[in-house]
Amino acid sequence: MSLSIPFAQRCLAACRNTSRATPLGLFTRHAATATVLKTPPRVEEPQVIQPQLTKEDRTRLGRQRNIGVSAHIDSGKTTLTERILYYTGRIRDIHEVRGRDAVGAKMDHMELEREKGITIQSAATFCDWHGTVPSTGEKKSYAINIIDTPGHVDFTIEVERALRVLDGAILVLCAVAGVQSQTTTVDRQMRRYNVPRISFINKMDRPGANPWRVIQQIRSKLKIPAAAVNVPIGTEDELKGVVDLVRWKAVYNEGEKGSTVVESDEIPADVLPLAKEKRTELIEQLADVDEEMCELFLEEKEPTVAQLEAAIRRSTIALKFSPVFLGSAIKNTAVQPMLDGVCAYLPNPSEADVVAHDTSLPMSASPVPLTPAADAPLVSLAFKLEESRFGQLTYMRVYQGSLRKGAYIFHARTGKKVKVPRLVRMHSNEMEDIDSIGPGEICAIFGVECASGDTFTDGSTSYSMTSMFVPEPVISLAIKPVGQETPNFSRALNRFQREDPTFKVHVDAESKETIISGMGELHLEVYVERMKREYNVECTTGRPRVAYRETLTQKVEFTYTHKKQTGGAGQFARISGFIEPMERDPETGKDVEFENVVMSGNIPNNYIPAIEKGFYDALEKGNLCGSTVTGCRFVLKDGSYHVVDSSELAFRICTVSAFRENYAAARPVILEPIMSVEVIAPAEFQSNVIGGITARRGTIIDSEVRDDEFTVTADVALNDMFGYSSQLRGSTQGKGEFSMEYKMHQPVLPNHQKELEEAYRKTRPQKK
Ligand SMILES: Nc1nc2c(ncn2[C@@H]2O[C@H](COP(=O)(O)OP(=O)(O)OP(=O)(O)O)[C@@H](O)[C@H]2O)c(=O)[nH]1
Repeated sequence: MSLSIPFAQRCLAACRNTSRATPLGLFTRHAATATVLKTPPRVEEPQVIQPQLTKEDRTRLGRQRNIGVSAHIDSGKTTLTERILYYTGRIRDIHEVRGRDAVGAKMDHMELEREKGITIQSAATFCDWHGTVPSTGEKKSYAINIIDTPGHVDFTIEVERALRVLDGAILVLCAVAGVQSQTTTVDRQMRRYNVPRISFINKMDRPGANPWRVIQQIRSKLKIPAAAVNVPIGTEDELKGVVDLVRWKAVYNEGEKGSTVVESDEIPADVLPLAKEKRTELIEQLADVDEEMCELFLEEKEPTVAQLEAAIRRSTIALKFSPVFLGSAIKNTAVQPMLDGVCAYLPNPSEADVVAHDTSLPMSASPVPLTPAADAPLVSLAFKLEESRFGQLTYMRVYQGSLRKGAYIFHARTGKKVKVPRLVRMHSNEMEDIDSIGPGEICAIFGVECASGDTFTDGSTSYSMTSMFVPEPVISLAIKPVGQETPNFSRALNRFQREDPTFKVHVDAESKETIISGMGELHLEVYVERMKREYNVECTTGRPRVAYRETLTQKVEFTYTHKKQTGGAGQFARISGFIEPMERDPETGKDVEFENVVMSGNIPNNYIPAIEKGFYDALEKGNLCGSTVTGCRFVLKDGSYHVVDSSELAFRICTVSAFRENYAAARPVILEPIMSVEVIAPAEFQSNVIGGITARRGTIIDSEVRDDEFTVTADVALNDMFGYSSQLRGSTQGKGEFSMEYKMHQPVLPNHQKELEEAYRKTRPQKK
């Protein structure tokens, strides 16, 4: 391999400069916090004595991996997970997604998932893998917890919660379609929680498979340095195995369902030139991000297998690089080398950077790093709830300390003490009872009341972990049971809401209808179907309505007095300040804020929380179309009170009225959700598809034609997307596919705003 000195010098400079601010490393593991801190007061921080890892901890953690499998819809996550479970001996046979054997893949255990052939809920399992250590070629035993997540953006919360608690991930891509819209979404989610990833280019058996183009897209679209660590042997139908570029071996799958891995030092002559070229590329990419590899370059030395392995591991864990594996899950080819890669390159729980907040200290205090030592004080996070035959099942990730059956744990938010009556490890929908579980592990417990995202401790610390990011619903519909309403109707809705923070239910004050809201039509459809199947409640639904929002476009100063004298005690409150537009914080998602700058006690401190509450009350319903008001800062500057007539209630009412009265002057507008839509179809239908999108007022963002297929990405208002699937089917002879995900809210057109305002006015009681 030859490398020019200027290139090597550039590498050295680049990796020195990026050693902290890596392309992915700009986020912190606790980035999803919902609170924005403002000019934090300086606090004396107590010295925290960090628990230490023992030798046993290190040995146990060294063989532990917690990984997720994430990707765009239909990339083959479930098919791949099924192989992983088979090769690790966790299941005795392979069943396919939508398989003809009517069994279905292990991880898609819901009846609805098996019927639709999609993953709706994430499923957790664990397995043991005797992996090959690249540098020594020896076998080592690893314990892997795996979470298979849905690809549909409608079920995105499942991906959020999985990534929140995982240490590493396999990003699956299709060898033909490459980086797709939801690949970008899961990539963003992985960044949010600082999850290192290896990439697996699946479907290498498909005609038109081109992994090199996909790797280019990973670099350009996902902006992560990436390089292949495998090269395929054979193409499409003839795919036989891969060349392992790190160990320089040919690896073939033989025997029943590819379960026998045969290795050879002889690289097939027809693959040799490509393998050499791609190995050089791998080293070059690593030199760009890893200092040690770069220095080897400067010295023009060939790295050893151990050096190469260490550089891939270091840079993957540092979120600077993604090693790319290739294979075909369906053809049982090259899944085992990828599993070796999971063990070799993804972090163990002690290498993941995890922190908690000490709630006994001010919010501005530095977070406390957690140490996965077995005898440290317990800190665990409930990341998913599920109703089961035996009551509420709570999935937990133990970060520090150990969790034992029969022990008492403390709910960090409520301080409530609860006993752990039953502890299990999950294998999809099956459970295995266990007595205790150590740090870095994933388990589930029964009989504990909590919400998803709650922290549990052993009571000796006040640690609390930040929760996950919960996106706002974009669509809603009215729902009504057919016939008489039974208790099962509200029981089902309560359960779904508890389990899924993106599914919301409310009763509309004016129409008295029950409204369900969620992330998309499919999301709501699945819950309506589950009501029928699991609760025997058949429902009728209204027309889906997009989740409009309202926002201000102008700052308004105000002074408002609330005064009421009705016989007995009066009500008096006066406030002044301003409301103004506020931009969404890209990291926290926060776009409303209350700020108090009142000086000299003109409003006593005990009334300030009531004013803040009043502000949030007012945001619940804007005057234009009754939607939530977003993008608004409220600054309270001054006010006055009356010793007898002022009360918390008076200040709360005063704030709501002040907001409502000044709202119109802030020139509010109605916003609608805009979706990023991606359509893939055979090239001959390109003009039909583009015509269809333009007719729906879509803006084409990108389009790409490859071989005989094309992809087009466009921004389209969700309101204009109803009925698109049947239109696409019609215009592409059923051969087109599309996916969409929420991108942003944007002002509606003025005539549409007028219609919405008019319709809202009609639903409101007329003032006499
Ligand atoms: N040709 C080919 N097809 C594959 C391969 N892996 C999976 N498939 C097929 O792709 C389709 C989707 O596979 P799944 O495993 O359900 O994909 P998924 O990513 O889990 O899907 P969602 O969870 O619904 O997003 C199925 O029809 C599989 O049989 C592969 O390696 N090659």
